[in-house]
Amino acid sequence: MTDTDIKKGLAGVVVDTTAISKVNPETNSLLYRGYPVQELAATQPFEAVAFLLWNGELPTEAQLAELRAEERRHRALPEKVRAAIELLPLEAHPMDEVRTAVSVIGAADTAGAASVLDAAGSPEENLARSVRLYAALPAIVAYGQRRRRGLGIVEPRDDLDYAANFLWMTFGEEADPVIVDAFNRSMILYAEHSFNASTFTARVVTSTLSDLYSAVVAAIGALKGPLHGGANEAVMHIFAEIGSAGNVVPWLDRALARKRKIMGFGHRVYKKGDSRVPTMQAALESLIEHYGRPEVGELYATLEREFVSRKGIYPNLDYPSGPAYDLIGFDTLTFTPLFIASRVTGWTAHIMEQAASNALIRPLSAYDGPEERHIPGYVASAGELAAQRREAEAG
Ligand SMILES: CC(=O)SCCNC(=O)CCNC(=O)[C@H](O)C(C)(C)COP(=O)(O)OP(=O)(O)OC[C@H]1O[C@@H](n2cnc3c(N)ncnc32)[C@H](O)[C@@H]1OP(=O)(O)O
Ligand SMILES: O=C([O-])CC(=O)C(=O)O
Repeated sequence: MTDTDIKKGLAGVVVDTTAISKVNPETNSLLYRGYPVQELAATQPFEAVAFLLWNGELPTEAQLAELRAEERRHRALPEKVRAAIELLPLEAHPMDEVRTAVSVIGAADTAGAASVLDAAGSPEENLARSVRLYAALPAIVAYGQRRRRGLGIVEPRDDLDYAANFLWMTFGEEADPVIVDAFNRSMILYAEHSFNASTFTARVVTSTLSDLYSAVVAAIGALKGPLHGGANEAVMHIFAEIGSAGNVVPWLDRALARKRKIMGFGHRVYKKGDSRVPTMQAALESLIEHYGRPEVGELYATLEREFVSRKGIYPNLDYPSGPAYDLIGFDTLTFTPLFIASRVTGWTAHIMEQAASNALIRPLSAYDGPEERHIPGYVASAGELAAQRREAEAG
C-alpha cells in the first residue's frame, strides 16, 4: 500500500449507495428522495419530510394525519427521561444531556436492544421506534433549555403541529407564524445530508448489527464536534466576539493571522457554496425583519463578504441557522440539540437502509508504527513455536 492509496478522512471515497438523498456539488443541489430541498422547505411541514425520508414518498393526507397522531401520542417528556436529566449537573453540555436521554429511551425499550436484524429489530419495529424518538426529542431539547434557565416543563399542546409545539414547549408561549415558518424550514434543511460524519457513524454502528438507539447515540457524539453540527453554536460565539459589523475587518485580520478556522464556513463536499444556505438565509432575513434587528443582518453579510473575498470559502448551513436560532430565543448551547431533533429523521432512515442491505463497515489502515520488536527474555512456548513453524511452512 502506498501513501497515495490512503484517503485521509475518506475524502472523495464512495463507500455505498443510498436512495435517501443526493448531494450534488456541481449543480449545488440537494434532493431528498428526488425532491429539491428548497421545494420541500417552501411547501411542506417537517412531519411530511420526515415521512418522506423514512418511506420514500410524501404522505397522503391520511398518512400525514396518522403520523401526526402518533407524534402527538409520544411528544410528552417520558418520566424516566425527566428523572435521568435531573440527575445531570446543570453545567452538562446539552448534547451530552440529549445523548443520555436517547440512551435512557433505548435502555427502557427492552425489545429495542435487539439487533437490527432480529425480529424485534425488523424494519416495521424500527420505523415505529424512529417515529417515537423523533416525537420525544423536542420535549427533551425544550426541557433542557428551560431547566438551565431555572424554569419548569411546559406540557405539549395537542392543537399545535410539530414546529409550533416545539416552540411552545421551549418558550411557553405561542410563536408568531413567521417564527414557526422559519423554524420549520430550518428543521427541513437540517434533516438529511447523505454520508456526513454523524450519519456515517450511525451506519458504521448499524453495520455491526447493533441496535437503532446505539446508532443514534453514536451519531449524536459525532454531531457534537465543531467541525460538524457543533458549528452552529460556534458561529454564535464568533458573532459575540466580533460584536458588530464595524469590527469584522480587524477581527478577521487577527483571526486569519492566527490561522483560526472560521466556523460556519467551508464544507467537505460543497466547494462553491452550500445548497441550503440561500433558503436558510431567507428564513433568517424574515426573522431579522420580524424582530427589527437589522444589525444582525449587517454583521452576517459583512463577515460573509470579507471572508469569502479573502479565502474563497463559502458559508455552510450552520452560518445562517446560528443567528436565526439566536433571534428566536434559543440559548446558544441549544442550537446543536435542535440539529439532533431534525437529523434523527435522516439518521434513522439511513440505519434502516444500512440494515436492509448490510455489509460490515471495516476499512483497512496502513501501519506506520515501529518495526516488529520483542520483549527481552521472552521465550516462546512450544505451542507457539509449533504454530510459527506451521505458518512459515504454509508460506
Ligand atoms: C452542517 C455541517 O456539518 S457543515 C460543516 C460545519 N463545520 C464548520 O463550519 C467548521 C469550519 N469548517 C471547517 O473546519 C472545514 O471547512 C470542514 C471541516 C467543514 C471541511 O473540511 P475539509 O473538507 O476537510 O477541508 P479542510 O479543513 O482540509 O480545508 C481545506 C483548506 O481550507 C481551509 N479552511 C476550510 N474551512 C475553513 C474555515 N472555516 N476557516 C478557515 N479556513 C478554512 C483549511 O484551513 C485548509 O487550508 P490549508 O489547505 O491551507 O490547510
Ligand atoms: O455533509 C456534511 O459533511 C456536513 C453537513 O453539511 C451536514 O451533515 O448537514
